[in-house]
Amino acid sequence: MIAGILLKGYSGFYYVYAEGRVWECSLRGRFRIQGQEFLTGDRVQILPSNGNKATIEKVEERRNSLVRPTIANVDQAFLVFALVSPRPDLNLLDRLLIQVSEVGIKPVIILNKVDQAEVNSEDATAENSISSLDFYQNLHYDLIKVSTRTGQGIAEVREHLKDKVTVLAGPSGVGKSSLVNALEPGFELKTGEISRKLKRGRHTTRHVELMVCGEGLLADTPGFSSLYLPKMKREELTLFFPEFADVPGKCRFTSCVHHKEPDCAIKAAVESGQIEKSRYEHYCLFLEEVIAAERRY
Ligand SMILES: Nc1nc2c(ncn2[C@@H]2O[C@H](COP(=O)(O)OP(=O)(O)OP(=O)(O)O)[C@@H](O)[C@H]2O)c(=O)[nH]1
Ligand SMILES: [Zn+2]
Repeated sequence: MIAGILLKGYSGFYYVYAEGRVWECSLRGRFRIQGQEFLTGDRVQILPSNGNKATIEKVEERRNSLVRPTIANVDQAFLVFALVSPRPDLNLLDRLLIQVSEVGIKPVIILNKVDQAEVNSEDATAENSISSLDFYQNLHYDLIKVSTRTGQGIAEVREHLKDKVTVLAGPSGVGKSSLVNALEPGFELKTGEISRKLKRGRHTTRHVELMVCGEGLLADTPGFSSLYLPKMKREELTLFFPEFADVPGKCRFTSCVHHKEPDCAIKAAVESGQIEKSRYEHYCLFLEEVIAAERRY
């Protein structure tokens, strides 16, 4: 048996990526009897029969699963933003960082269109430095600056894809499709017949397809479209702001949620510039949302 990853289920067949190629699999009888549900991204054991045919013998327990898109065992999410047109929506970025981290998926921030940096050099420098997202690196997030136009950073993105299952997220127009094309121009050729067959099924299924991209797998639809924060207690929100833990000194109240309380060490760190203002502003916005949601439970 060989270990593989389910790329897509379609019309009773399951396409599994294993040992560098795609296998058309049917199910072992007992899975059909049990009515076992498979998800794109499921880790499976397959038994090759002939040619590219095989049967799925075993499915491993899922490490995580997303509802939108419906996919399991995602390793990382590329959060794609653009330097300009459109400028980064930091509220959305901070929200996505929380959604992704909460389900145990590693975020990688990708800033596209960096070829446009000079065009805006006469802009207010403060705005430019925020757009460049550099401060996220100090928060221990991976940040890759790319241009699908010049090819800058594409090799580094490809390096991150290696041996991982990745989903894309990010607003419209930032260059997600351009990025996929830059990463894997030959994608259609690579999976050939199967890929074309799957494409035809696209509109008849709500399920996601993983595609072979570089030496990894990438979901074909952007994820994390919901703007809602995950359900949590108000004091848990700070866990998603790792820079708060680095602040020296203590708040006067041990129950401080760093909002309206006096003598707050976090607010002092915002004043001194140690914590980025936009991050704290979003923290306060999200805190209000979390508190409003708490009341509804
Ligand atoms: N200057 C510049 N423009 C880019 C770059 N990458 C993409 N674009 C342009 O940005 C626009 C949007 O690119 P898409 O790849 O369609 O963006 P998308 O994120 O897939 O957009 P949606 O499909 O709406 O989600 C296009 O006009 C691209 O030519 C880049 O690196 N530099
Ligand atoms: Zn505080």
